[in-house]
Amino acid sequence: MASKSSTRTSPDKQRKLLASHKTEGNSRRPPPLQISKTSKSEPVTPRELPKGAPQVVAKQVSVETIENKKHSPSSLVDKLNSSLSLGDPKRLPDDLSAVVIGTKNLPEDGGDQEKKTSDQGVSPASAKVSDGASSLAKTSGSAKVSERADFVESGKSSICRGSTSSDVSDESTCSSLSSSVNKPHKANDIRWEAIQAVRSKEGVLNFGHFRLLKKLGCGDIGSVYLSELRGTKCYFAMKVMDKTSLASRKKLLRAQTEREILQSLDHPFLPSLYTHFETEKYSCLVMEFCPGGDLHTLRQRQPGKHFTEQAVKFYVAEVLLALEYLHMLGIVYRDLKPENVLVRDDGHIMLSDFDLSLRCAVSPTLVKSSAPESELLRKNPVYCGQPACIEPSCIQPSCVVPTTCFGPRFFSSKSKKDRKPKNEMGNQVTPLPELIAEPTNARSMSFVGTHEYLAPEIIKGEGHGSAVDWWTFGIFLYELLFGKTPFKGSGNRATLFNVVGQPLRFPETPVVSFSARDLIRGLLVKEPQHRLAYKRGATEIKQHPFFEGINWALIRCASPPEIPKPVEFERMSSPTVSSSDKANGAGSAAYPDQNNYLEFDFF
Ligand SMILES: Nc1ncnc2c1ncn2[C@@H]1O[C@H](COP(=O)(O)OP(=O)(O)OP(=O)(O)O)[C@@H](O)[C@H]1O
Repeated sequence: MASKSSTRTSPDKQRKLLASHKTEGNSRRPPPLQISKTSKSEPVTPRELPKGAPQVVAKQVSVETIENKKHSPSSLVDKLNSSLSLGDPKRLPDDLSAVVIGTKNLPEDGGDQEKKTSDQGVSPASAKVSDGASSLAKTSGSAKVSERADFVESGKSSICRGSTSSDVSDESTCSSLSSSVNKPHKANDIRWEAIQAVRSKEGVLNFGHFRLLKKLGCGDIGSVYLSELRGTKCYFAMKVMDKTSLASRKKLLRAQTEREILQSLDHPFLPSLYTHFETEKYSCLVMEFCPGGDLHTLRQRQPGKHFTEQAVKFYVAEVLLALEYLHMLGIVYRDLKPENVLVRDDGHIMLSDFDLSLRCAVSPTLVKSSAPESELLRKNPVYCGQPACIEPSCIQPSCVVPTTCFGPRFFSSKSKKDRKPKNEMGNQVTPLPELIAEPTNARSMSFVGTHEYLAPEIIKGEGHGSAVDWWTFGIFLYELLFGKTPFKGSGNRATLFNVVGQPLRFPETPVVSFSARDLIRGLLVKEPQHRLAYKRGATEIKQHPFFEGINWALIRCASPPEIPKPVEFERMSSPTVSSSDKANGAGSAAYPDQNNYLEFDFF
């Protein structure tokens, strides 16, 4: 799979790698934004909007700090730190003291970030709101913008359903509590069993139990390594975060948000957090490894740099289920883009990267809506009565109400035109319920996301909720189909203006079905309240004709468009990787010395 950076590189090589990785030349998008504070900055005011753009009076959310998730190559390169040989697991935590993760040496005050504010044309503000890590704070001398009451500050308490931290955290003394009880999808997972076996034998897991094989990439808050649970041939992606660096860059809360969200997940298209442990210096998340790379990279390899409509249908359907599940847990994802959709070894997808997510309260509701009078029923919802069964694609026997909760198709509650004729509905006599899992009351004032994917309401500073995920879903669908995003401008600022003011247009080629374009049109409605899925979330989208024929309940048994080549883990850990292998990238992570050590950089 494509990694964002590599191991064992000289500072020079590292510099090139970094530069190529971060620039458009490598067709990587600029990093996502997170504005977490407010003060003075350039507003997106009506007079600045392009001709013909709607005259928007932005709610004055000002910006003091823009947290770019990844820093510029130049700032990073100059801060490159020493690499380290890892070998004796017992020594690891101490040895790592010489290593810096993240951008520890960057200015802590966000000085360079302040500069970016004006580049990005963000509204000024008089309030400070942060919720990438879901924090909320007052601003001195300025108005206070508060989140809605149902918003839960992350890092303080999680309202997510699912497993508790004791399931996966080895910080806790309750490691023996871990089981797949709260993660039914893990019941037959050998990696889960391997972790449990070590736990029950040794108590707590730590660095020493893992062998790092290859650097898979690095993000703003840590680096991700392919690692093996020693002696098990079970492989994981381990995200290693330097706690001091996180603290100095005020990103502890973001890291905590990500960890808490990961802990709460148990879904086929979302990451499994197998364990989490802390050393004095590091916080480590052990997750499922996806060898297929991300959809951004995969798209570049397609003819015409876009997927076929059939492939797109598969990927977006899986992403839709993942988003639906997140919304049911009260998590607004906010960072959907192909780079964050990883491909598993079986070709199915895994949505990753939760540090920009927003958490809020939600009550998934099962509504009997098959009758045409679904509007009436929506006003008088019929509850499922099985609050534990909130998994839309649940086909596990452990799901106690599978037949009543989730049929393979829902009835359409859309217009007559979109509805199937009665005879095509088969013999569904009993009304099928509709699951409404939309945290419609979620509200955030943060400016987070990736320019080309930012929803208009985020740019305008109007406050946003779960509908931003349906906007990004529309952009995502567009990009996979057409090989580009719809509102990209000559620069970030132009892109933001286009998102707010330019109408949606489709290129003539590639030729894309009417239903695909219709779905995109429904999703890329600038006013969130008129956007498809605004009220009933994923349920509305699933019923769109674009997804005709999709068996939602069994999609994870469907054949993926592409299955990644098997990874030769053994070869990676082999001490005898040839230099030519290394030159062409194969086994580049293997450390060819007798100790099987892996040298790697944290930055
Ligand atoms: N489970 C995984 N399997 C395979 N590769 C992964 C996995 N998780 C992350 N990666 C790789 O590591 C890279 C860094 O991931 P990470 O989540 O730390 O950063 P990011 O996606 O850039 O986001 P952020 O900056 O918010 O941390 C990813 O871009 C991806 O290529």
